[in-house]
Amino acid sequence: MTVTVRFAPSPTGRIHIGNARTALFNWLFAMNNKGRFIQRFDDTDIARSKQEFSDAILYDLHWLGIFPDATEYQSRRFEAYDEVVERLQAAGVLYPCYETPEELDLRRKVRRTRGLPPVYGREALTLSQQQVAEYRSDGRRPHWRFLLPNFSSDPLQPERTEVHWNDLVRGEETVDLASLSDPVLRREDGTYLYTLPSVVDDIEMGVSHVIRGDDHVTNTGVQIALFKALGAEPPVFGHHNLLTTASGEGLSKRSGALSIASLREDGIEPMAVASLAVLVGTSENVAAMHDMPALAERFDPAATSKSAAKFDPDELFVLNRALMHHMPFAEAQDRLIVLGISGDKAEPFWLAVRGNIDRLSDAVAWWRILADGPQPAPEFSDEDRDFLQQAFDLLPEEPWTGTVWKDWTARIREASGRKGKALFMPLRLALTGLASGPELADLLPLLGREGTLARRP
Ligand SMILES: Nc1ncnc2c1ncn2[C@@H]1O[C@H](COP(=O)(O)OP(=O)(O)OP(=O)(O)O)[C@@H](O)[C@H]1O
Repeated sequence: MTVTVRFAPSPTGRIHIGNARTALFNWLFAMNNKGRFIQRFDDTDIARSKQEFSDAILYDLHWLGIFPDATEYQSRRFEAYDEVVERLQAAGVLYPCYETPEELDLRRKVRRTRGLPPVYGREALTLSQQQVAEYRSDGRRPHWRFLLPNFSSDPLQPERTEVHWNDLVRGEETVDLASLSDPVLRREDGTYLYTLPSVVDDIEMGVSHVIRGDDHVTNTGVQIALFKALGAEPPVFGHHNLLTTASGEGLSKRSGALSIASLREDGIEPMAVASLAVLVGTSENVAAMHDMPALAERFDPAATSKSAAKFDPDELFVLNRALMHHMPFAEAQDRLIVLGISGDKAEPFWLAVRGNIDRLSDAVAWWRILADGPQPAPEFSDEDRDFLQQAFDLLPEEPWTGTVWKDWTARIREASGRKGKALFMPLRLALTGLASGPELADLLPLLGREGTLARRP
């Protein structure tokens, strides 16, 4: 059996880091099992779904390193759903209801006061033909509920109230259908809620594993019942924990918080985002993985914790720095060219600065310092100024060898008697204008003798 997974967001906004976790869990699971990944847009809510959001979600997924094998849109598949509705109606497990939301609300209150669970009491099943005719002549149109197989009053089949599955992430799971209302699958206006299109597509698209957030655990109980009502074998399910903001708030596409687009704009590398999105809230150590195959090796759905995990963007910078630190020039080269960093010096420059930047675009500031000198020009005490005059007089003639920094500072030490910070800090400030940064031994050859002397205060 080919492993087939899907990521099924509603295109109602830009995806956030939590959605990315779901997409990546599916992508890595497919990678590890040589499977297929279907990108499926849950755009049945025509009013809120927008093509521009579907396009933006695909863009964000590509940026993260996810390349779907197929892309599907539920809004183009209504005929398939209509057919299944007819089958369920014919089987007597999809029944019409005429209650208004206010009537349902009132019933729930009554049930609560009687100490009954506030679930739908299936009153629609007992309507007389005359009542139905009256509703219809009043202009009411039915919404349709799925008759859950939760006949808890049947002493011979008590197990029918419970749905069990072995969750890829959470292990043995049970949902008791007796505690749920028969779900509405289709609204009065003929539009579909999430439950039915998702099941129909999973069957028709051969989805073998459904991996999604644990906000769907109860849905899974209902959907397994629906798979069975349609005579289909349910897929394997896995529900991972949800991510929250660092202060514990939930995420939503509509709020835009922690969107993949905003992280990209902040200059974070895709593999820093992917590594944290996948490894946070698991028993694995959080570290920046260099590429998707390396992350796939670290990925184990069963290592995921059951409680929500906080996503702290500050951690992204730590991972980003680690990626920068080890990024080979060949990988950075094209992006550096776009930033105006090219020529013979680009490679030694990159190797000199990569250990001192948070994100790739920070290299530009260092390139400018080397090209144009410190801005603004640093200020020195009279004592340091005298020291620097003496030091610059001792700069070796060219051609320079690989030991020029060592040779120069040895001469300065001997002539001035200064050592340690008293020797290095004025030199660093004179050459770069900053109190910290890349090794001066690496920067000096990039400046050359002329460039170095131009920094004499
Ligand atoms: N905070 C989260 N952490 C992890 N996964 C999440 C989170 N929020 C949603 N998901 C998962 O993302 C997938 C797509 O879900 P969906 O499109 O409903 O996103 P949403 O952000 O919950 O929705 P919206 O904000 O549009 O209501 C689902 O599998 C869902 O479980």
